[in-house]
Amino acid sequence: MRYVSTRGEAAPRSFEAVLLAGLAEDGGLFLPETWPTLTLAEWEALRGLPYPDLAADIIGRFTGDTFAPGVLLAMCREAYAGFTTPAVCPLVQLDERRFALELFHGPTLAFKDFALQLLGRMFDHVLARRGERITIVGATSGDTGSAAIEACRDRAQLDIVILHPEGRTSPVQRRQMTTVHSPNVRNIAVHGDFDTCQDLVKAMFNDAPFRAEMNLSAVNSINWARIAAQIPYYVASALALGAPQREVAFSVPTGNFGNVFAAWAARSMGLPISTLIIGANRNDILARFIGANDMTARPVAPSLSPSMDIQVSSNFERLLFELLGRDGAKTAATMRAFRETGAMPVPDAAWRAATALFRAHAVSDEETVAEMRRLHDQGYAADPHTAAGTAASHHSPPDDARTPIIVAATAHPAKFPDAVEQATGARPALPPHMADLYEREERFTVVPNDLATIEAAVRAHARRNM
Ligand SMILES: Cc1ncc(COP(=O)(O)O)c(C=O)c1O
Ligand SMILES: N[C@@H](CCOP(=O)(O)O)C(=O)O
Repeated sequence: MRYVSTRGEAAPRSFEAVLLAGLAEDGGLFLPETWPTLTLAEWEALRGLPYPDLAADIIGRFTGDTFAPGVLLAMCREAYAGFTTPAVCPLVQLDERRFALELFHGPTLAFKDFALQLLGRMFDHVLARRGERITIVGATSGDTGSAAIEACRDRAQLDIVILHPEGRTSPVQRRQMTTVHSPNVRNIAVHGDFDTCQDLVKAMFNDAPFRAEMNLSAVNSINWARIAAQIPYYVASALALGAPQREVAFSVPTGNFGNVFAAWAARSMGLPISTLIIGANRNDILARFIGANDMTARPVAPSLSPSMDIQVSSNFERLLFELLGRDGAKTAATMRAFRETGAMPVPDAAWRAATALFRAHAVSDEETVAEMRRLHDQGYAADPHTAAGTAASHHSPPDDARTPIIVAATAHPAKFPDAVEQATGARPALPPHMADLYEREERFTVVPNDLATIEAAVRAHARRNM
């Protein structure tokens, strides 16, 4: 299994190289050269497997010879042993055709734990074998940061620096990051929004001397390993509802487009997915794209679902590459035009191909609150992101009324107590392992949106631990 860059200029390479590189040197994102597909019998054989075993089978189709036999399975078993439910990602029926796929039973209460609990272990394994050390830089709108820090804290062969937008995450999300005082962890609050943080991370990767000096790596979904580790829960839930004999649809609360792209990848492997519904918030660029081929970035606006407060969705580039017939030069030119003008010129045929599969709805804060309240009254506690997913599934369901809709329940309501209280009148309790979160000391520095300042902070952090 080799990987190519969406911008066509970086040399193809192995899973191990992609895991460590994060972003390609030509600025593109890595994708498998071809999609592995499963036979009917292979899908059938996965049904009913314990989640870690199923995950190891699916992820193992992407890892080539990076891990010796049995190593990936052992890592998956260890990674998911810390989840609080034996099902790991239980399906909860919401109504006749809708199911919540609960992805928030990991240590930091969001779907990010699925990939990051595994990536922490993959990094350790590969770096120990190579005798190398890396510096991870990541951007977060709230959940990636805490999951990455939890997965990477105190690991001997890496340092991690997470940029979050000052004042734009929920207090619980911020505290989950800033109260971790491990020597290899550093938190930086940036003046700006998530897009600012993500731009800074990409700028560090595109600064070749700095990238080489720091041996940079990524934990955001620009890193293909993140996407690979998010595919198995789509497979597990679809099989549980009758795939491969029956089609299913997914509704996915969407920001950086990584999670819904993992569903797209599962479909490319042959999983019968009829429809992918994008639940956005007031940051509606993806809904405008699906509705009217209008991919124009606007300033990021804060919302009740802060993790989705994103306008420039990194992983859209992966879909674009596929829609453009895997033409790296065309993808690079389109991304360049987007950066220069703020509007992405997607050819009409490519847009039409996207609309055959994707639906999208931008869910306002008012709709989010109403949906959380409606679900609460029916006995289901949803966080604001999950509510955006269920609301979008009601607004834009698949045509065939017999198709079950699986909504990705991406975070635990306790991460967003203010929004939950606004919707239901009650504040959710933090789980026992986080009960003293508000008493823990916070440590982070606030810096301006300035690449040189941030590179200096990353360098100082990494040097301290060398
Ligand atoms: C709780 C939650 N829901 C939804 C999303 C959006 O997911 P993605 O960025 O993969 O589109 C995020 C952020 O990634 C999140 O943290
Ligand atoms: N919503 C995310 C934003 C980053 O997304 P990623 O999947 O690319 O890491 C967050 O919570 O940080």
